[in-house]
Amino acid sequence: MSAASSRAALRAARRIVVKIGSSSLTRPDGHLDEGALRSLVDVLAARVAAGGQIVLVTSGAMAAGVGPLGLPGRPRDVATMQAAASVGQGQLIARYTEAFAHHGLRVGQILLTAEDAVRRSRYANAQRSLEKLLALGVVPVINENDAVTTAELKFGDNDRLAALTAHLVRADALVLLTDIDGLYDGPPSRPGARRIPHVAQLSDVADVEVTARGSSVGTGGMVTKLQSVRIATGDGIPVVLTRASDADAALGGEDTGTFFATTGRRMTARRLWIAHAAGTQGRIHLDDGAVRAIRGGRASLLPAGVTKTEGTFDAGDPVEIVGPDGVVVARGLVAFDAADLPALLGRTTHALREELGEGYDREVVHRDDLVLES
Ligand SMILES: Nc1ncnc2c1ncn2[C@@H]1O[C@H](COP(=O)(O)OP(=O)(O)O)[C@@H](O)[C@H]1O
Ligand SMILES: N[C@@H](CCC(=O)OP(=O)(O)O)C(=O)O
Repeated sequence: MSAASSRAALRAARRIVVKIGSSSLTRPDGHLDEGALRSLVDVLAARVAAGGQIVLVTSGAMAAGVGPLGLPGRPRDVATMQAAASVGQGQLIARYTEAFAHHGLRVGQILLTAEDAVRRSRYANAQRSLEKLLALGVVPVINENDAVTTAELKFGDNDRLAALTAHLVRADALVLLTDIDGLYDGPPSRPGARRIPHVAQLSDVADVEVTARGSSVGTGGMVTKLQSVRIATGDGIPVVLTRASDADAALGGEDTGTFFATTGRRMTARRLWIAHAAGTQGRIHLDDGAVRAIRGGRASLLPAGVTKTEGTFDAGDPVEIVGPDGVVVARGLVAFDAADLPALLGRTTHALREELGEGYDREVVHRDDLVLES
């Protein structure tokens, strides 16, 4: 077994992204669980002392703002959610600063939006800043910039943010810490449900029932964790998912939680963005011949193979590309506005050039802008 397909990867990893969920950091009364936070920091600091580099992605800002603001529970309206996240983020970073200082370590806060992690023009900034912090021996502490991000620019869940961060820093491993000791073969509340210790590829657990409903303070439940696993393992980064109190064992490569082996090799940030991070704006339907050509992996999508489009998109927007059976075969960046496409569909590039002139004979989605569904 290669290192990336076994837990030896965790022991060998130099640079690790660790993500902890709200439920593991906050108490039911809406205040931070300082004991849990300190226990995590003890484990992470020990890894740094042993020569490792840790990037911490932490949730809990909103949950930790509930108590200090005297709110009755998790807010539902956007403005109060933002206010709670703003107050809670201050609490979080203060506690991490104190806890790491006990080990002689400094932390640097980075609040990201989806754009910062994936847009070419933006991720270089985040990357540079993270690299410098790590070179200085600082522990970067990352969360989403909840107080200001609008719905369109939001990840919404830190599980996927952690996977994209792992890509950004070229992490050797990703550890997702939550309130349950791994992926179960069914809803954990169901009698007889058992932990799955090792997943060689996500298709092996495609039948496992997972819910998006997690703890009362968490976002996305197991669904977003598996999305995160898909991004990371497809990008060549192995993942362990386990309970926060088992962080030490997970980092030590022990049999705790669920280990997800890598399934792909590192992608470019651009392809990662097309494949996973972009919210698609519409759909492009293909005939069978075009599906075969796209699946072959080398072809661009030409107007001749497109049967219809759905949605309102502009040139450059991410779209889903679907076959005649409605199954999504790829995602890509479309080269035309939705309004311009109907006149071109089903026509050869030669005919389009003859009738409409240069510029109309281009690909609907260029192969460099197209990523097949895995
Ligand atoms: N098949 C499954 N295996 C394990 N946990 C599951 C499964 N399906 C749903 N879950 C739920 O996902 C929850 C974790 O998600 P969440 O509350 O969002 O955590 P966090 O705050 O750590 O991100 C668990 O408490 C569990 O109830
Ligand atoms: N950025 C949000 C966390 C969002 C989130 O994904 O929460 P969780 O499911 O607990 O990891 C916050 O700090 O409140």
